[in-house]
Formats: sequence, C-alpha cells, structure tokens
Amino acid sequence: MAVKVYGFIGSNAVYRVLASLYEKNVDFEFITVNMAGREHKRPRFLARNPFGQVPAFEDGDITLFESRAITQYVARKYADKGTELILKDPIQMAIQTVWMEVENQKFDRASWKLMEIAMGRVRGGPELVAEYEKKLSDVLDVYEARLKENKYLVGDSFTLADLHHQPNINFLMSTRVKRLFESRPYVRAWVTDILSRPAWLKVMALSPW
Ligand SMILES: N[C@@H](CCC(=O)N[C@@H](CS)C(=O)NCC(=O)O)C(=O)O
Repeated sequence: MAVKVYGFIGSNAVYRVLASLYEKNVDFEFITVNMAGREHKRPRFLARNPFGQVPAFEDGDITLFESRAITQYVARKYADKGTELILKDPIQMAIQTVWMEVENQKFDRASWKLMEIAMGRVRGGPELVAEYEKKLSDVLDVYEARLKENKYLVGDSFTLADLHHQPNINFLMSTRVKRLFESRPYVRAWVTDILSRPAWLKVMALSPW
C-alpha cells in the first residue's frame, strides 16, 4: 500500500488527514506513533516531520507533514476519486482558499485554546475561558451569516474548507462550548451535516472510546 499515515488515534490533526482519505476512498496504512515513548522526537520520525509532530504522511516517494497541506495533496492527487474536495473553477477555488485560511487563522486559534482548556493542558480560569469563547463567538457570527446564504462555507458543496473544521468541532461538541454552535441555527445545521458524513463517521469508528 503506497499511502502511509503516521500518528495516533485521538489527534485532531491526524483525524483531518484521515477524513480526507476516507472522503477520497484512498486506501492507507496507519502507523501508530508512540507519543508516550517520545518516538516523535527521535531521528527516524524527525526525518518525516522535522517539527516532531504528528501527522506525517508518505505516498510513494513523497513525504509530507502539516495536516492541511496533506489534505490538499490528497484532494489533488486523487482528484478523480471520491468527493471533489477542491473546486476546479479559479474563482470558486479562490473563495475556498479564503475559507480555508479563515479556519486556520481564526477558527483554529480560538477553538484550539478552548480544547486545551477542556483537556486540562492549559489552566483555564474564567477570564481566559470568557476571552476565548468571545473570540470563537465572533468567528461563529461570521459563519452564521455566511451559512445563511450558503449550505457549506464555499457554496453548495462540501469542500476541504468544511472538512478542516470537523476535528475541533467534534471535540468541542462534547464540552460546554457546544452551546456556541447550537445557539446559531445555520451553524448548528452545518455542524450536524458535516459531523454526520460517512467519511467522518469512519474516522470516529477508529477511536476505541
Ligand atoms: N499544524 C500541525 C499541528 C500538529 C500537531 O499539533 N500535532 C500534535 C498532535 S494533535 C502533536 O504532534 N503534538 C506533540 C508535540 O507537539 O510534541 C498540523 O496540522 O499537522
């Protein structure tokens, strides 16, 4: 099998890559990295990702890291398979790039901190929680307006712009932050839609808990 994903089940960045592979119906081998044993900081893994983080990815001769770069490679390399995750029209693609940037630069920054607090990795006093809930709320207000006019972030079809959100939203829906998604009707409908996609359910089925 040519495609290999290195990571661990439970990593949101790894989930992003797996979701893209399932959407494209691309077979892959999953290689578990022993994070507790610090395997990701050893030379063999650092040759795949010099930043010592998962995921790392191989497809034949190419080795990649950074989950969003990997999903874009998967979408382009396997363009003729599964869901069309990247739009061909240059104007549509430009709009898609805008929303992928929004996810990475705005949504991820606010939601990542709230996940870290929920996991107990960052000590989150009430002021810090309120600060980041406000940041996320401001982003979701923009999403609510966008999703009122469009079923998905780019238009009528599900793309990587939506897929990139799945891991963080899925996690936060099991925390008190859930209310920020549920109180916005168009965001709520979009969340229900993207988290019930068969490819995402396959990612979730990998988790033993
Ligand atoms: N921007 C990177 C983030 C990767 C990342 O944060 N990976 C985490 C697991 S979700 C990790 O490897 N953490 C271990 C470490 O940083 O030492 C991506 O999207 O691939």
